[in-house]
Parts: sequence; structure tokens; C-alpha cells
Amino acid sequence: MTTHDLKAVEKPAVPRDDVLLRATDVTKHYTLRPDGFARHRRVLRAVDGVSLEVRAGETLGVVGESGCGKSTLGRCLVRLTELTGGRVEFDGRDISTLSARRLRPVRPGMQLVFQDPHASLNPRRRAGEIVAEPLLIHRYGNAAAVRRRVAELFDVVGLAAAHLDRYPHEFSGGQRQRIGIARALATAPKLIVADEPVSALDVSIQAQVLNLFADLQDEFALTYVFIAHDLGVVRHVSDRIAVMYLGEIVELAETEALYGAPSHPYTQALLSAVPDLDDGSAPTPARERVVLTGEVPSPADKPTGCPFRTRCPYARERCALERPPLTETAPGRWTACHYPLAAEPLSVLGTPPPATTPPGP
Ligand SMILES: Nc1ncnc2c1ncn2[C@@H]1O[C@H](COP(=O)(O)OP(=O)(O)OP(=O)(O)O)[C@@H](O)[C@H]1O
Repeated sequence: MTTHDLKAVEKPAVPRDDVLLRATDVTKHYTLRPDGFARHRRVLRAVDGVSLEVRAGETLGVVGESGCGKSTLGRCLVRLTELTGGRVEFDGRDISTLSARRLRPVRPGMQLVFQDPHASLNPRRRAGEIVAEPLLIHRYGNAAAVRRRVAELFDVVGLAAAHLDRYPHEFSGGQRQRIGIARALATAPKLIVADEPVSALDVSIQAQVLNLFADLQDEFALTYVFIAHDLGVVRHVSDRIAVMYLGEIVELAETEALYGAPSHPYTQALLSAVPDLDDGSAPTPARERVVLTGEVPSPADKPTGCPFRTRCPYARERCALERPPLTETAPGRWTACHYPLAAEPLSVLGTPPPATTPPGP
């Protein structure tokens, strides 16, 4: 895929305090059973104190290497996973402690689109039945109303109504992801968490699906949390980007600011691995290339202090001693680093990073 294939997306400015989703100090820890290597139970810190806000109508990209906790965070945000600690507010309501019964009426408003449409669609169900399922669960209406709504959703995602009775294996990968998107849209959600929604697709059709996401956002005023390891994809679709490392957000900034001048050494290293795009877009300013060496440490055995310090070319003594808080190092830019690469700190995070209004059109 080249970004020639991707449509430019213009978005209106949204009010500063129109926050749809707020995560405060969210943690998800797994207790591992003792094994041959460890005789005691160990705690795996998949998500380790994440705070962020997502404004209504924006796309927040979440990037990081495999295993850094992106999917687990995504599932925590829509409460498909129970949190170990912290709080998630959706549409002004704390959903982290709601009982299953009280969560039920909230669920239609937030949906997840999965990475692998092949694995996430029941192979024994027809496409129309798959898309109808959430409508039946949430008692959308009688059979005729459900049929009408499913046909409408097929149309919205660019699938032919003639294919309603086909099984998932009879569709291409891109079409299967369209079924997954139609299923997510069925209950008219405000928020969609998309977990690597194009990674399993052929490069040639990734752009089509990304363009569909953009069109749907315009049409239905959707808010996205868009998880991806591919920085090229995330750059194109995101208003702001959160960079994760070992279960923590290490940098959060508006997309172009982040790409133009990364503030955290981990972001700098991730961007160093991405070739500059030859697509006519503004070139990335010259930056120091930093090569990431070594493996990501296990989230069951996190380094003391800064989680990135064992791979950071700039690490000093303090980095092993103190965990750096997520700090506003420039307006709208939050960095968890004792020695950020950009501006001086403005304030220390006590509350989640505020959503800053993007420049108007
Ligand atoms: N149910 C579970 N039990 C134990 N550990 C888990 C469980 N689910 C996830 N993990 C661990 O939590 C960490 C974060 O996993 P997660 O899938 O969220 O990362 P990710 O960034 O989405 O990676 P990927 O891009 O490979 O999906 C990993 O070390 C993973 O092995």
C-alpha cells in the first residue's frame, strides 16, 4: 500500500472538553503460575498505569512493538477484560465497576473490530446472521426490522446484499473485514476500538479498508481508538498517537508533532525504523536514526525505573532508580522520560493528559 491510495481526511475541530472516553491509571495484571523457571507466582504487567482521553470524533492511534499491551488496553477500554485497577469512563459514566447487567445497555455504544476477520467470524454462520447477532442480543426489533438493518449495514460497508447468505470462507479477506465492521456498526456505536484491523489483509486492499473506516467516521461521527504496529498506517488515520512500551504510555502527542520531532527515545527509535514516505506528503524532518537493539523485556520482569532504559541509548543512572511520570513537555505533548528529546517539562501528570483542540480547518 502507498499513501497515494489513501484519501485525505479533513475533520472539523471538536470542542476541547468533548471527551468520550477517559482512562485513568488503568492496569491489567495477570498472575502467572509457577513453572520450571520461576518457583513463585509472578505478576505479568500487561497494562501498567495507563491514563488517556479520547475526544468525540477523533482517532487516537496506539502503537508499540508486539507484546507491549496494545490489545489488552483496547479490551480494557471497552470492558471486554476486567481491569485489575484504575477506571474507564465512557460517555461520562464509569464503566469499570458496572455489573454485567448494568453494562449491557452501555455495550451497544462501544464496539471492537478484531485483527483477524477469519478468526473472529463464526465459520458456521452466514454473513447476514453474523451481522444480525448484536441486533438480536440487544433486541433491535422484529425479524423484518433486523433484516432491513442488516441489508442497510451491508450496503454501508460496500458488501452486496446478494451475499447475505454466504459463509465467511466464501469472502475475500477484505470482504471478511467488512463483515466484521458491519457487525461492529450494527448497534450504532459511538466508539470503535479497532485492533490491528488491516494487519492481516493483503497490502493491496489495506487502503480500501482504511478508506472505509474514514468514510464511516465522517458519516456516523465515530470515535476511534486505532491499534496498530505499523506506523505508516497509524500516521495516516490518527489525530493523536499514544506510544506504548511494556504496558505504559511513553509518549502521547498530535500525530504530525510526534512524527516531526519525537520526544521519547523509544518513539525516536520506532520512527527510525520507518522509511520516509515517497508520497508527496511533507517530508519528515531530518532526525537522528536510532536502531533498537535487543528484545523487549518480559512484562513479567519489568526493569526498575524507566521501562525503556535497558534499550535506551541515552539512559543514565536516574533512569534505573525512578519511573518517569507522563509529563507535558510541550503543549499537547506528553512524555514519560527523565531526559526528553524536545522541550522542557511544563507540568507533571496528576490527571489524564487533556485533549487539546486541533487547529481549525
Ligand atoms: N490472558 C493472558 N494471560 C497471561 N498473559 C497475557 C494474557 N493476555 C495477554 N497476555 C500478555 O500480556 C502482554 C501484552 O499482550 P498484548 O496482546 O496486549 O500485547 P500487544 O501489544 O497487543 O501485542 P501484539 O501486537 O502481539 O498483539 C504480553 O506479554 C502477553 O503475553
